[in-house]
Amino acid sequence: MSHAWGYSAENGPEKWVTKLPHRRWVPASPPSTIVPADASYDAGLKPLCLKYDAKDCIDILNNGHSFQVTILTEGLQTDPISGVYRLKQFHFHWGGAERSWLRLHLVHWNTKYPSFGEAASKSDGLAVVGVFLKVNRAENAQLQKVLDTFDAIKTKGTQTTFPGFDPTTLLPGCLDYWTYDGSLTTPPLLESVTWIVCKETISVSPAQMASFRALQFSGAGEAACCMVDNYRPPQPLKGRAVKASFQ
Ligand SMILES: NS(=O)(=O)c1ccc2c(c1)[C@H]1CCC[C@H]1[C@@H](c1ccc(O)cc1Cl)N2
Ligand SMILES: [Zn+2]
Repeated sequence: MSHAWGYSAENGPEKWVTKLPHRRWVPASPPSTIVPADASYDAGLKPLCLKYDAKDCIDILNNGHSFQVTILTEGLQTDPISGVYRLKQFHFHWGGAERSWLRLHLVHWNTKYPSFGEAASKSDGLAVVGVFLKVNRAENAQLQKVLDTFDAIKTKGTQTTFPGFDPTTLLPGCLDYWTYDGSLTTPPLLESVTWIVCKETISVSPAQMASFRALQFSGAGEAACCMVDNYRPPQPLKGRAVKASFQ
């Protein structure tokens, strides 16, 4: 998939499926907002267990669609997925002006496969932990460490080192979750994701939200294009089962 995709009218979500080799509707994520009543409690789901080691934190990069923090650590071990999943990177999506919101995605790959690339094409290859953030008041000092790098990654292709960061510090206190099978939310829209979405949200301040929106899709020397609404609108569940780890 060339990197011609983006979030404008010309190359945004409405155009993505037409550019994919299989050109068919992809049961992608996120589904329409998860309606708790549509989820069924599954007593077999174990608590979400996330363990990362901050010492392998690598860097933070503006990739022109969002920013991503690459970390090489042992990662997720939990049901609904069995086995060990390694954290590959985490990134955010954000949207809205008045009723602003953000999503944190922690992307893991199943270490039963030799590499991320190999895992990304397998139905049990990826697990993405999603956390909803709402704009209210700043409550997470660790998140501010991420935002403090934004001056160094304002434009597409810029990056800076980001050592010693532990992504678990961004998680809500309660790790109750919903889980469903889906796909990546951006091209290549691979249908290889077990989504694990936390019920509890964390909040950011309006000033912090403004910092996200001051990042740019555009590269240095290009016409500045603020990084806003870098998300795929909710997709129909189309009969996919959503299970809940809580009653
Ligand atoms: N919103 S999300 O969490 O659903 C999401 C969506 C798309 C992609 C990613 C995360 C990340 C995960 C690591 C690689 C990267 C990426 C990708 C790029 C190039 C590739 O050849 C493959 C991949 Cl998967 N694409
Ligand atoms: Zn994402």
